[in-house]
Amino acid sequence: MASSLSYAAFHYGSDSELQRVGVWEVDTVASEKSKYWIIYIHGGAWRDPRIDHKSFIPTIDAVISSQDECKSSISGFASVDYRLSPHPGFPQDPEGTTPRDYRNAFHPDHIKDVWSALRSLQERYAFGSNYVLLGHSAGATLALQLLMGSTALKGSAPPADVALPAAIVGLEGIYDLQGLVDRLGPEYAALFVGAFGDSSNWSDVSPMKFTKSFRSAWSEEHLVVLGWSPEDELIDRPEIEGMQKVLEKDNVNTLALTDLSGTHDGMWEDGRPFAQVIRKTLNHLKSSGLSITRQSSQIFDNDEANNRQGRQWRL
Ligand SMILES: Nc1ccccc1C(=O)C[C@H](N)C(=O)O
Repeated sequence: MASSLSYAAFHYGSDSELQRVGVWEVDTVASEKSKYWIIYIHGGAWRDPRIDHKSFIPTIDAVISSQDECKSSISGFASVDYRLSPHPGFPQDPEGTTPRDYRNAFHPDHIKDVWSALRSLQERYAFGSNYVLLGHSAGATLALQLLMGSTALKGSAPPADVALPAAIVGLEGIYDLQGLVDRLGPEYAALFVGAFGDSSNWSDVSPMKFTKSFRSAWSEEHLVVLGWSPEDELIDRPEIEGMQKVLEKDNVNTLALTDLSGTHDGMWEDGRPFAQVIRKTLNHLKSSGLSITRQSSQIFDNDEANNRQGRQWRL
C-alpha cells in the first residue's frame, strides 16, 4: 500500500498552501535511467477544494499491490497540487482567510504552477524526461497544455529548463471548453468562467483548439494516451475522439483506451482503472524502446525559442 512507501510533501512556491507536491519514493537511485516517475495532476474543474494530491493514493495502491512486473520500471510517484479558483459551493471569507489559504487563482496560475512543480521535482530527483504525466479531468487539460507552450501561458514562454515527459496520459479529460458547453449544456460554462473568464478566452486554453502542432514541442520519442470510461457521466466520448483526431493530425503517437470502467470520480476513488492505464502506458513505452536515450532538451519552433529567451516569468 502507499503507506508502505516513504511519503513526503514539499512546497514549490510560497504564495499558496496549494503550491505543493506529494512524493512517494519507490526506488530513486539515480543510475536507474530506464525507470520512470509517475506524476499525477488531479482534476476538479480548476476549483474543487475537496480534491487534492492525495486523490492519487488509491491508484498508487492499485499499482503497487498488483502482481504486474511494470512496478520494476517505476522510480516513484508524485502528485501535484496547484492554486485553485474560487468555488461558489465553498465560499471563503476574504477577511478571515490568509492569502496562502485564499483560493482566487485565475488562468494562467494553474498551468504556471504545474510547470513550477515539474521543475522542482526535476531539480530534486534529476529524472529529466523519464516520467509519465497523468492528468484527470482538468488535470488532463493541464497536462496537454504543457505541449501548447506560450499559447496556454497567455503569451509567456515556458521555462526552458523543464523537460517534457516521455508520455502524457489524459484521463476523462476536458479538451474543448466550448464544445462541452455546446453539447452538454450551459452548466459547464460556470465551471470554466471562474478559471478562464468568458468564452472569448477558451480556445487558447483548449487543447483541441490548438492551432500549432502538438509535435513541435516534443522530441522524437513521445506518446499520448487518452483514457475514458463509457460510464463517465460528465465527459462524453466526442471529447476524447476529438482530441485523438487532433493529435493524430499532428503525427503524435496516440493510444486511445476508451473501454475503462467507472464514473468520472469513481475511477480515481477506486484506483484500479488508472493503474491499468499506467501499466499499459509503461508497456507501450518499453515495447517501443523509447526509454533510455532520451534527451532532456526539447525543440521548440522559432517563435517559441525567441519567446523563451525573452518573456519568462520567474518561478
Ligand atoms: N461538473 C464537472 C464536469 C466536468 C468535470 C468536472 C466537473 C466538476 O463538477 C468538478 C468538481 N466536482 C467541481 O465541483 O468543480
